[in-house]
Amino acid sequence: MTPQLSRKLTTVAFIGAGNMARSLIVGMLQDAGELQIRVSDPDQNQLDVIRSYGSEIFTSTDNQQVIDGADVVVLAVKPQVLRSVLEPLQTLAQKQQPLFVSIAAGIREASLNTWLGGRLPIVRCMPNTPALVKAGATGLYANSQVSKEQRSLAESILRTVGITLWFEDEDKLDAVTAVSGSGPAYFFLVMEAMQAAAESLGLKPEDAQLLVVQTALGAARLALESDQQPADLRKQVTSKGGTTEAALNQLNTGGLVPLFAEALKAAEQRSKELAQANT
Ligand SMILES: NC(=O)C1=CN([C@@H]2O[C@H](COP(=O)(O)OP(=O)(O)OC[C@H]3O[C@@H](n4cnc5c(N)ncnc54)[C@H](O)[C@@H]3O)[C@@H](O)[C@H]2O)C=CC1
Ligand SMILES: O=C(O)[C@@H]1CCC=N1
Repeated sequence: MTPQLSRKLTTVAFIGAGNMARSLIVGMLQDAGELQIRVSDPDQNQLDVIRSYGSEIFTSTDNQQVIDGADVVVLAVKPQVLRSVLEPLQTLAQKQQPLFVSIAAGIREASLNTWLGGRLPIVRCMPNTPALVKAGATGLYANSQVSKEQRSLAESILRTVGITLWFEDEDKLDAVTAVSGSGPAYFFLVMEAMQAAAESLGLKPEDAQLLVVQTALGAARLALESDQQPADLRKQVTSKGGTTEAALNQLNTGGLVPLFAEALKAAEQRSKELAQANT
């Protein structure tokens, strides 16, 4: 059964008001009737952007102030600063025991729990920026302190911005980060490259952009809604001796497929390195 947000007002505090927090908050706001959102960040400019989304959002430069009394605390700062952010929150965290939801790449639940004083319920998740348009994909992992209700709560929050998938093995989140966390950037790069190529073929920039982006959307929707595999859908576009074959031959000669394998391996490896460097 799909978890629903409870009718009770749930207070969700974000620590960090950067790109990913914004994507989540904008996506979640349509369900704001059931969520009270608070955000902290030392950078007032970042908070001003958040305030522009809605005056009902409470903002502060003081992390303690936003987590005080919160049901859920979303950790949305860079992995490298998490330790220095969490250690000063230890006393309040131990006293109030909210559910912590970390979106930081790599950083293991055991490290987060050590910095927070130990034995706290923590969900690690890896969302992505399409959350901004409610088309996100999030992988989640819960430690053994997380109750069934808290698991449902974390899932229901992330489901407001897209699909969710649970993983029982924490290490799998490194692969999820490589695939869907970083993944939007790969598709944007492909769009940029196709757009530049289209312009070099003589199309106007705005025409090139519209054709490329609509084609990306159409291909993604078709792959999602069809019961066929992407490989079959590709074959249906590719006429023998035709234009698509001519293009795909170039991409294969350039090593696109093994290059993607290498790219995702590098992202997964970087996620593991971030974990090791921040224990
Ligand atoms: N950008 C993305 O596509 C994704 C990012 N993530 C994760 O989300 C986290 C945040 O990434 P971004 O939003 O891209 O970074 P960002 O740099 O855009 O945002 C980080 C924010 O944290 C704030 N900050 C710094 N020190 C702070 C402190 N002591 N207390 C409170 N706030 C503080 C900064 O002022 C900044 O606004 C990272 O851990 C990253 O691994 C996860 C999934 C996707
Ligand atoms: O590049 C990064 O490290 C973060 C995590 C996934 C997407 N952005």
